[in-house]
Formats: sequence, structure tokens, C-alpha cells
Amino acid sequence: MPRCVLLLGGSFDPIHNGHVALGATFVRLLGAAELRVIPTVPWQKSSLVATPSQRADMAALAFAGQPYRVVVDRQEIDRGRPTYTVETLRALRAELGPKYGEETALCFLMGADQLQRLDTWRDWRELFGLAHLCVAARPGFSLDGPDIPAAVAAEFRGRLVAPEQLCSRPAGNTCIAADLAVDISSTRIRQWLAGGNYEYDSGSPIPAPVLDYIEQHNLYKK
Ligand SMILES: Nc1ncnc2c1ncn2[C@@H]1O[C@H](COP(=O)(O)OP(=O)(O)OP(=O)(O)O)[C@@H](O)[C@H]1O
Ligand SMILES: O=C(O)c1ccc[n+]([C@@H]2O[C@H](COP(=O)([O-])O)[C@@H](O)[C@H]2O)c1
Repeated sequence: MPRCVLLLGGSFDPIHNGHVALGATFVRLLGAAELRVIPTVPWQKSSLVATPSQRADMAALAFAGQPYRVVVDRQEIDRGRPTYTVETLRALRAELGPKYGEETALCFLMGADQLQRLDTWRDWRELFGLAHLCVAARPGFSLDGPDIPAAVAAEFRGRLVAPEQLCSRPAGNTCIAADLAVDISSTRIRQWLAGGNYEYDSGSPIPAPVLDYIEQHNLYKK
């Protein structure tokens, strides 16, 4: 079996339990051993609150102690400009091919909200030549019906396979985790933190070390 690397890109402003669950779900479904977490400089969102370095630090804290290998990959923030997933996947192919073999499976993870917008991504059809796409359900965003642009639905459905088949080939398929149901967003967490009226408990939407970091760095205050 070739090496299978899962990729989770995001703004992570801040990273939360939905991101951690998204990574863990596909690690389990695909039987993968490695997750790369890639903080981005998004071209479709204006002004994030935390700096790129702070978002990378929080990503490392959120995934510390997972029972699989996690690498926080700084390539997008190191570019120092808004970036596109297609260029990151090309760079990863160039990096990992010589290291792990050209057959290495790359699996890009996303929530249903991003599938609904996939046709707005730079050169989105090229993504399938570079990686598999793994999409998880997210409360408030459907995985089919009129919310998915027709061209995306056709491309995505035509490539759909069972998750356990993905790691045996390098790219070109899709899979779904229909059971994920984590009703959390970074936007809501920023609002919650700005309210100033919070305390950590086991039901909190972010890992405790991330909340500690946010407090130490005085982030997301009004
Ligand atoms: N609760 C969730 N369930 C499933 N996927 C999620 C969830 N939250 C985020 N994701 C996915 O993680 C990736 C990165 O998300 P991002 O960092 O933009 O978080 P967000 O909560 O969507 O942020 P914001 O509220 O600021 O837009 C995206 O592919 C997104 O779809
Ligand atoms: O390549 C693109 O054009 C593109 C457009 C929107 C989002 N993305 C990627 O999707 C991931 C989630 O982004 P976001 O904005 O939801 O945090 C992250 O890796 C982004 O780089 C990529």
C-alpha cells in the first residue's frame, strides 16, 4: 500500500473541535497514519484576527497528543500572500514524490460548506488530478441537492468511492463522511470569546490548550 497523507487546510481563526473531529474522522475511515494541517492565508476571506504564526501555533496545540502523526505545514503562510490549494497540492506532490514515492495518496479534507463553493476555487477541476477530495457533513450545509453547483455535483459524484479504497491510489476519487455532526464554527467562537463571558468546561468548542493560548495572547477580545 502506498503512503497515504491526509491534508487539512484552513484559516483556523481559531482552530476548534470541528477541525479536530474532521481530521480524526478521516484518519479512521481511510486508515491513514499521517495528517498534515495547513494554516492558510485565504484569498476569499478578508482580515483574519490572529496572525499566521498564531494560527499555526494553535493548530499544533489542537492536534497535540493525537494517536496518529500530525505535521503542521507552514508552506502557505510562508508564501506571505494569499494562496490557492492547487499550488499547494502541486508543491506537495513535488516534495513527497521523491520522498515517499509517486504513488503516494494525497487526500484533501473539507467540510460540506466548502464543497458548496468548490467551483469558486482556483482551477478547481485540476484538484482531482493531484489529490482525492474527502468531504464531511457539517450542520447547516447539505451534501447534495441544489446547494451543490451542478458541475461540482457531477464531478464529485462520478468519482465517489468507499473511504477505505482511497489510500490505494494517488488521486482522483472522492469520499464522504456523512455522520460528522459538529455544530461549531470559528465565527461563533470569536463571538463567544468577544463576549468575555466564558469558562472552559468539557463542553467547550475548542481544546483547552488552544483556549489557554488565546488568553495568554489576548486574542479575540472586543
Ligand atoms: N464543524 C465543522 N464540521 C466539518 N467541517 C468543518 C467544521 N468546521 C470547519 N470545517 C472545515 O474545516 C476547514 C477549515 O475551516 P475554517 O478554518 O474556515 O473554519 P470555519 O469554522 O469554517 O471558520 P469561519 O467561521 O471563520 O468561516 C474547511 O474545509 C471547513 O469546511
Ligand atoms: O484554492 C482556492 O481557490 C481556495 C478557495 C477557498 C478555500 N480554499 C482552501 O480551503 C481550505 C479551507 O479554507 P477556509 O477559507 O474555509 O478556511 C483552505 O485550505 C483554503 O486554502 C482554497
